[in-house]
Amino acid sequence: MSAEKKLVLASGSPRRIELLQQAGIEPDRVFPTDIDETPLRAEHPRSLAKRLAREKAEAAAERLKEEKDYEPSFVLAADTVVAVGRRILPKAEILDEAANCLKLLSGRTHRVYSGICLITPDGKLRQRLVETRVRFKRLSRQELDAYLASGEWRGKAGAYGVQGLAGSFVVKLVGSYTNVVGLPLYETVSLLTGDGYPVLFSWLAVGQPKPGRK
Ligand SMILES: Cc1cn([C@H]2C[C@H](O)[C@@H](COP(=O)(O)OP(=O)(O)OP(=O)(O)O)O2)c(=O)[nH]c1=O
Repeated sequence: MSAEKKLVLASGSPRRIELLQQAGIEPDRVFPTDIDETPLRAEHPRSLAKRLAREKAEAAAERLKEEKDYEPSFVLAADTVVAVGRRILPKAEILDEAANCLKLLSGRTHRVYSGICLITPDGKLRQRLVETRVRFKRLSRQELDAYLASGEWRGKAGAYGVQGLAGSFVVKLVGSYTNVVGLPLYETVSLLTGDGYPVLFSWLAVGQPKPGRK
C-alpha cells in the first residue's frame, strides 16, 4: 500500500484494535496518546467525546510529524463516554468508583457517546459523534459484588464492558453496539471510505502477510 494510504490508530485500547480488525482493517501502526481527559466545567458528554477524539487524533498527528522518517498517513482516534443524563461517569480505576458507577446504572437507561476523528494524509479533519441508549436491569447485591470481583470494569468508561459479563445486564440497546464497545464500525468505515482509505483493499488483504512483517 502506498504511504498515503497508511492508517495509524491513535489508541491504546485493545477493544478498538479488535473492532477495526473485525471490520477487516489492519492498522499499519498503533500509536496511543496520553492527553488530559478531564471534562471541562459543565461540558456535555457528547461534546466531551467529540473533543477528546479530536485531541487524541491531533496529538498523534503532531507527534508523528516530528519523526525523522515521517510519511503522511490517515490518523484515526476515538473516545467513549458513558453518561446518565448530563452526568459523566468516570473510566473506573478503583473499586469504589466502579461500585458507584454500577449502582447508578442499575435499573436505568444511560447513554454511550463515542466521538471518532479522522485526520487525512493531507491534513483534513473529519468527525462523527455516535450515541447509543442502553438499559440495564436492576442489579442484585450478589451480581454487583460478583461483577466487581471479576475486575472486568477496570479502565472502562462507566465501569462495564458490554462485550463481557456485563452483556447480561443489558435489557435493551438502541443504536450501534460497536459504539458501546468503543468504536462505531459503520461510522468509522464510512469516514475512512469517504476520504479515500481503501477499505475494500484492506478486506482483500486480510489474512495475507504484510510486507516487512513476520
Ligand atoms: C462502555 C464500554 C466501554 N469500554 C471501553 C472502551 C474504551 O477502551 C474505554 C473508554 O475509554 P476511552 O478514553 O474512550 O479510551 P481508552 O483510554 O481506553 O483508549 P485510547 O484513548 O487510547 O483510545 O472503555 C468497553 O470496552 N466496553 C464498554 O461496554
